Amino acid sequence: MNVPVWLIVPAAGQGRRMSADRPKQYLPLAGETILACTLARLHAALPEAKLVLCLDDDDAWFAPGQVPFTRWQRVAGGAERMDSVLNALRAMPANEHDVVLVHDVARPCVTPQDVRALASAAANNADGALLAMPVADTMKRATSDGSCARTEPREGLWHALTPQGFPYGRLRRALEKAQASGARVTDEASAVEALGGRPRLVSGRRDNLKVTHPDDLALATAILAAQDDRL
Ligand SMILES: Nc1ccn([C@@H]2O[C@H](COP(=O)(O)OP(=O)(O)OP(=O)(O)O)[C@@H](O)[C@H]2O)c(=O)n1
Ligand SMILES: C[C@](O)(CO)[C@H](O)COP(=O)(O)O
Repeated sequence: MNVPVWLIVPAAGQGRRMSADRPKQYLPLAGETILACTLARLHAALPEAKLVLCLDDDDAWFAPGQVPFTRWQRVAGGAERMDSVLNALRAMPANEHDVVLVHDVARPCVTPQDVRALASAAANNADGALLAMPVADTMKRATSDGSCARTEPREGLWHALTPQGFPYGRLRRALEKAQASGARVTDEASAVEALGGRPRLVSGRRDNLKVTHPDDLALATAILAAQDDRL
């Protein structure tokens, strides 16, 4: 890749659904923390990338020793994930066409192969790209009392994963506009789509789990152990 590549890692969440004694990115996983595992995967994929790490101002758990990148900076998190990412975009000295990949700290099982595939797709698409996974189950629409209202067609439906990657200028304008309009987008692709963009779907691995609920820790542990045999 001959354009500079940046990595933004939003890690300023509180992990409320995890209900732990600390933000979930600092919970132990495979002998490290979740944050260290995630950064290690990204570093294995793109060791020369510049990292921008979004951390809560009151974060008492972070230790710089968990960052394997040579070039990195810390920025303050915002109220929502999109605000954290926007803080990073505003703080980093990037150029219009630099490639920016955004990856949740809460996805420690991403493989270096998937990160590199996504980086390559992002570098070759003006509207960017995201890792995603086709929906494999029958989809139900629920009634308000928890019964089935109907079965929704699954054709063309994908789960959005991270990383998601875009040219710097395109992503920044999209998120600035979303924030100014009060829209609460849960991923970067949504903001680009709102401006008429069509980010490319890059088929990613099913085991790129977002650690969200307590049960996910055991799953992530098993996934990392299984992957270690094959990476
Ligand atoms: N204000 C916020 C909120 C979330 N995130 C990050 O966005 C990613 C995806 O968010 P999620 O999984 O929802 O994490 P939390 O917000 O920590 O979890 P919860 O919603 O359960 O509190 C995580 O890497 C999280 O650290 C962030 O940087 N800034
Ligand atoms: C960006 C994301 O990981 C894509 O699946 C997701 O939208 C972020 O998680 P959240 O639970 O919606 O904050």
